[in-house]
Amino acid sequence: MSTGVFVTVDGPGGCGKSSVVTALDTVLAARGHHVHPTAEPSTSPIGVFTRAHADQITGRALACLVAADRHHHLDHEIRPALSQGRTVVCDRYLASTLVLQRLDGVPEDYLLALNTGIHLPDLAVILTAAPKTITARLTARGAHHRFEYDPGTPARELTLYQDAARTLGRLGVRVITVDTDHRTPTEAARQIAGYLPDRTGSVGRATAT
Ligand SMILES: Nc1ncnc2c1ncn2[C@@H]1O[C@H](COP(=O)(O)OP(=O)(O)OP(=O)(O)O)[C@@H](O)[C@H]1O
Ligand SMILES: Cc1cn([C@H]2C[C@H](O)[C@@H](COP(=O)(O)O)O2)c(=O)[nH]c1=O
Repeated sequence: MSTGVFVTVDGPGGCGKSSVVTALDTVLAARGHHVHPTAEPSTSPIGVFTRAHADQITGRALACLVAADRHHHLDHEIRPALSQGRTVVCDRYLASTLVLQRLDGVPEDYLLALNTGIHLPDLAVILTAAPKTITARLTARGAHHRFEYDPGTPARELTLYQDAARTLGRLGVRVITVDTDHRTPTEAARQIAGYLPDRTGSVGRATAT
């Protein structure tokens, strides 16, 4: 039985997901959560392969790899952590698939079929910022992969994330959108934590490892 909380954080490349996830882990830990931070692609062999080749493998093939990594990630890392009462915070999940793979031209119904049976998040966070803010952050930090090379992509991603939020909502997922313009990662993290239970003082929720 799952007793933990599953939180996913998605948003356009360079909008600040990793920064917010790091801050959220700290904020939630201070509120009594036993946090299990993770990310997709995962650190499993499928995830490592996917991340290493996502610039060369495109379309349905990349969609299949990402989905295979997700099913493996769930079986071997996420569900076990949830069953120990952990709060799993995942940097990228289904919403990223519904955006990045659609940028590659893959239809949404195909993506949802590949993801049949996945554990849906208790809270799906979509980070946003103005396209010019995202472009400035990407320029300052540098692009990590092909989805971040084209200056027109942040605006397209923002539109597709709105579609993804509606799709997740239809699936019964609680979705919140958090604007990271003029907010530090810690401020964004505090806003997200406000949607989760405060576990300070709760006893025996997680199994120590
Ligand atoms: N709230 C913020 N205010 C100002 N700068 C930020 C903020 N959040 C992140 N940054 C900066 O923007 C850049 C991109 O942030 P980060 O790497 O966290 O984004 P990301 O969405 O995880 O990127 P990717 O999708 O490529 O993994 C980094 O240089 C980071 O320091
Ligand atoms: C979860 C997920 C990932 N990808 C691809 C896109 C990038 O090549 C990497 C993620 O790198 P980042 O540093 O976290 O931005 O994985 C994808 O195509 N679809 C997905 O659902």
